[in-house]
Amino acid sequence: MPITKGFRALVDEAMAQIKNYSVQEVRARLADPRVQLVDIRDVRELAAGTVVGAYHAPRGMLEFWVDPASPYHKPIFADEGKEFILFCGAGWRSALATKTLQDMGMTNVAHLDGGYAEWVKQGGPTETPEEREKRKAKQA
Ligand SMILES: O=S(=O)([O-])[S-]
Repeated sequence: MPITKGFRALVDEAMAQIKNYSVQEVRARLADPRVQLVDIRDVRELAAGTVVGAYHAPRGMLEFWVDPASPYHKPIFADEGKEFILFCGAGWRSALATKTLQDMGMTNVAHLDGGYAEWVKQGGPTETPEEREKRKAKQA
């Protein structure tokens, strides 16, 4: 059975309908408490690091964590005062995920163009899971 609409078309369509931020734009707002970076990659992809302060919400659970009607709802997503900026490895999954959350009614959601790869390439601050634990322990 041929694929009649490929991933590239899906990603391009999503990108045309969502808010896309460059690494530079996100870095400029990283310390803003109204901004929440959301890493939607699989847990095994986090071992090499993530954006400092990012919340991990695997793409497979995203719709269920966002919807207050879901038994898996995570209250962090109910904060309408925050803008949630999703990212993945290179920006494809997060484009699709951002479009899905937008379709669910979220207006405070956007995506990081180029994903974690572009973030690292441009020298954005990162932390490993171990560094994250140490940082959180210091803050507690
Ligand atoms: O979805 S991806 O851009 O990380 S390959």
